[in-house]
Amino acid sequence: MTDPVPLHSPTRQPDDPDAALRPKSLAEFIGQEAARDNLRVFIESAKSRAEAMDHVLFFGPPGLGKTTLAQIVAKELGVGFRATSGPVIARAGDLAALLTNLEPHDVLFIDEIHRLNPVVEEILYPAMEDRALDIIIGEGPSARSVRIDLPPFTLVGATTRQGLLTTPLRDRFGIPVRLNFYTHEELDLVVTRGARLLGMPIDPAGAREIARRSRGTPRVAGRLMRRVRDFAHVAGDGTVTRAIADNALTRLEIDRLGLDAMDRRYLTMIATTYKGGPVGVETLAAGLSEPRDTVEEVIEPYLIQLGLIARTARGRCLNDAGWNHLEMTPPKGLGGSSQNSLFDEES
Ligand SMILES: Nc1ncnc2c1ncn2[C@@H]1O[C@H](COP(=O)(O)OP(=O)(O)OP(=O)(O)O)[C@@H](O)[C@H]1O
Ligand SMILES: [Mg+2]
Repeated sequence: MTDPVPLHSPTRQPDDPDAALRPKSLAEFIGQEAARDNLRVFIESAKSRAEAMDHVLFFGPPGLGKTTLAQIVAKELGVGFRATSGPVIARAGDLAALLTNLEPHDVLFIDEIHRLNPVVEEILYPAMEDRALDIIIGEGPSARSVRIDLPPFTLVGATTRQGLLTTPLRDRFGIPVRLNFYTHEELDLVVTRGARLLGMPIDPAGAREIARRSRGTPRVAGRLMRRVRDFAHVAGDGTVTRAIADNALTRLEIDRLGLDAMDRRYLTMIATTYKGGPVGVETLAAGLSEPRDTVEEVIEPYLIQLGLIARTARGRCLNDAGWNHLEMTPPKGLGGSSQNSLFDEES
């Protein structure tokens, strides 16, 4: 047992085993068409004006390609790429050091930007807006503020929780880009491409089966491919067929919709313990022994996307599709839950 991350979890692993599968150019990047088309325009325009591109914010659930796109942006711009993350920048001085070391037009990538310390965030405002740093030198009565000009640069931020960004920070990104779950057809292309890169023989129906069960997420597709490959070597001649993929994924407890054991525990808890809801997210997180962040960032977005649950002002509710998926019927006295959408918290 060397793998501490559940197989099907879209969260990343420290050693990033799927780095080899990362597309390296916009043309190679599959899906997210609107985002790609827009980025292409902004990149071309910045290049033709020989200016730094405007600041970009990528937001969306884990494993959809935010880090990949950040690297691609730098590559397509033909500039340097420096990466850090919100929780790593502890002090204002750390950020100042990063910013003053940039070459003109470089991309500075800040992952998990919603987790920046507020003191550090304050430094970022003038840096983004005026490309300047306001630094306090000295202490007490002799302290004075000096302004340091920065080279023109592009800040690329990434977050799974756009809602947690402060308004002043969000407003300073000229190019906000939302990443959405991938369609089965797009994931089919991701799997086919990945299989080619991994030298893994797969037939079209096998690729389609993995795509359908990848939770709309390329990172999950990459992970499932590796596991299915192991089964294919043991069970057949190494070629991944639909039957082999289905058998492997079923043994890994990934169901027809691509839900894993945790997703089903979540749904079952709402159905049985809370009679379909509404139930608060804190209560669910405690019941599942998972951090609330994991429930909100990892588990719920895909279940909402599939229409199995609804996030309402009074809590989470199981929709009819959710009851159907569990092959359960709602307790008597509960109307259909389709009216839940009237109470949707998020617009
Ligand atoms: N459009 C794509 N086409 C092919 N593969 C992709 C695509 N997007 C992502 N991937 C694969 O998925 C993996 C995860 O992508 P990435 O690390 O960019 O996700 P992320 O959105 O930054 O996730 P997190 O929120 O956890 O940081 C990549 O290593 C790459 O192999
Ligand atoms: Mg990332």
